[in-house]
Amino acid sequence: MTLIKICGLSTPDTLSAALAAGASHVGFVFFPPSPRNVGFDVANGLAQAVPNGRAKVGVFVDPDDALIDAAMAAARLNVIQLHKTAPERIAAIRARTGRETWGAVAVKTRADLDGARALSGAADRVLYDAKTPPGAALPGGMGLRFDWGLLDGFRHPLPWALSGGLDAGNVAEAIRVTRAPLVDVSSGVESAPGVKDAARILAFCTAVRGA
Ligand SMILES: O=C(O)c1ccccc1NCC(=O)[C@H](O)[C@H](O)COP(=O)(O)O
Repeated sequence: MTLIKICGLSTPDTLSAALAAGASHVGFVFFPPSPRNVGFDVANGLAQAVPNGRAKVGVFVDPDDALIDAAMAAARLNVIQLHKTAPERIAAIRARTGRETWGAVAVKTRADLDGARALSGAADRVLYDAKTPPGAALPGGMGLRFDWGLLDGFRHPLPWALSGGLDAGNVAEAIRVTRAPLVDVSSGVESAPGVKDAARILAFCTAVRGA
């Protein structure tokens, strides 16, 4: 069964839609430039609606310890997802927090997969995400995809997840091509940047189950 992370949730209704549709992981973004950024109070309220057995994932961009601690306290995070964070720092965060920790690897070319090897021993899971353009406001959540064929034959050093430009129309093909054990979506289940859409969330989860 393919696991599903719906990322960038910020309202009770769309969180509820993700849980009802069968998401195994729900993501809360702690990065103020993002249209999906949640404050600690909002994150706290959302987290209370997540039952045991579903993972609450905090998404961060090279965070300091204070931000991680505040977010963990507010949202009782199960997983820490780190973008643009050096492997040594990822390892330190993992050791300090004791939380399951994911390292995002931005992929455009096969050489970018070296970043996954560097996470061996530092993270619990690699999240392959599409590389965003130089100077982009966000390192993820931009609806961009990479060539899934780059993963063909690659020996994954850790458990892994696929993200970047997935939606209800392409996720079954993505799973068929890559055999991803976990898929992660944000823009593909939105009606506008940062605005999650319950119908699209349901369609995405239904497509994953049908894959
Ligand atoms: O989604 C964001 O706004 C975001 C901001 C800063 C760092 C990471 C962010 N998203 C990370 C994710 O896990 C997204 O789900 C992933 O990048 C896929 O996004 P999309 O291509 O929009 O489905």
